[in-house]
Amino acid sequence: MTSVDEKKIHHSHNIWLRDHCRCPKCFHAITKQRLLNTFEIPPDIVPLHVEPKIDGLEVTWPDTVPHVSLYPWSWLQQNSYDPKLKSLETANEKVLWGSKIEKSPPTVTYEEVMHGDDRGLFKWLSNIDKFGFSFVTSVPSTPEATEKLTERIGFIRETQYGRFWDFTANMAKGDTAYTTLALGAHTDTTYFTDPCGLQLFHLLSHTDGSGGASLLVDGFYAASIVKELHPTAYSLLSKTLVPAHAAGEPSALFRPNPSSGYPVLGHDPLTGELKQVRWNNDDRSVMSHLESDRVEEWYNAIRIWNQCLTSSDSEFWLQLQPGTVVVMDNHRVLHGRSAFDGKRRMCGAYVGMDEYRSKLAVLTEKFAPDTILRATNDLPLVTANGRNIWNSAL
Ligand SMILES: C[N+](C)(C)CCCC[C@H](N)C(=O)O
Ligand SMILES: O=C(O)CCC(=O)C(=O)O
Ligand SMILES: [Fe+2]
Repeated sequence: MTSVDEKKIHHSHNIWLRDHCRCPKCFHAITKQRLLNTFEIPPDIVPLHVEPKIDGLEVTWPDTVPHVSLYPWSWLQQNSYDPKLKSLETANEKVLWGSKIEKSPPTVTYEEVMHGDDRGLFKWLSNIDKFGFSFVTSVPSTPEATEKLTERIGFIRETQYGRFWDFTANMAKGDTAYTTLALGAHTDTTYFTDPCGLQLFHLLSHTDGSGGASLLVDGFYAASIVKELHPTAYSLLSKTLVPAHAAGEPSALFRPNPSSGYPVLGHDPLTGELKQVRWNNDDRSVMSHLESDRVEEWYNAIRIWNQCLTSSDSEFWLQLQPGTVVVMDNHRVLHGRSAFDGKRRMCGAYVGMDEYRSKLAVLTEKFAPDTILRATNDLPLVTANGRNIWNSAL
């Protein structure tokens, strides 16, 4: 590579570095928003001086008055891109589970969550982060207490079903959830641009009848089996777009959606990691853009998917009781119920994924900062990325 190319590459690092200055003039210390005008940085900016300091890389930039930036080593390590160093993710490993989770399901008590110093709330959200769901026991069996419990996580996400729902099988809304029918394993609001993050249920009462058991399935566990045993089906479930509007349109629930659809299995575009399961076969709308030679393999793929979801190895059936709340990550864990008769009253709510994740992040910082793997100062003095910048600047 000629020195001109090298110079060009190093310049691109320089503008990136200048744009990411975290000094109080360039970056609002409280709101964490950029104050600097990116577009006033000369594209070929080169530092006047670069010096490694104990707590970071100090770079002096040409300006009417030279501008000094300090980039902490941990910040450089965390945000390096050339090469991308080990990403310092929180040690939030996922524990995939099948029916055996019934032996020791993740649980916290109402007392832990509602009182004390948020440690109990952190335990609750950590359960959800790790297992995709958690029970909360000894909850007063009232909608009011359940709503207050939900709000410990974040504000409730209102939808066309209302804010905090308290429902029975009375068709109050145009949806089979408001009937006595069985519902197969599904995630909710698959027809939204951004399906709800958490879903919380509390069975308040069930009289003069039976049935209405609840089903939980770890969609990440089921997907791992499909990936292992049926890679072609897995790839189809990851690529084929399911149009995102509610079944039975145009009904009250019809929500014309700008996108042409979303896959059943959503992956992180950068890491390729499975990030979201989006599946409700009852709500699945018209598959209006399958290529004709894809129809058969699409149905083979969802048949395999359904087999994994409904296998006795995947299904965790439980009978909710008044006093026990279940909350799940609606991007990972599917839920369902068996048919029932009699009078059954269920309440609950949705919380947005961003509200849940930001609450978890704040609590992780407070109670388990060490799980946010930070670079220590005894890391190599400059990161590979830093070295590029350093060399180019010298
Ligand atoms: C009762 N509750 C509001 C929780 C759900 C209403 C039904 C939601 C719809 N079938 C879906 O799966 O998104
Ligand atoms: O009635 C239940 O147990 C759950 C029904 C359901 O899937 C829902 O309300 O989203
Ligand atoms: Fe549902």
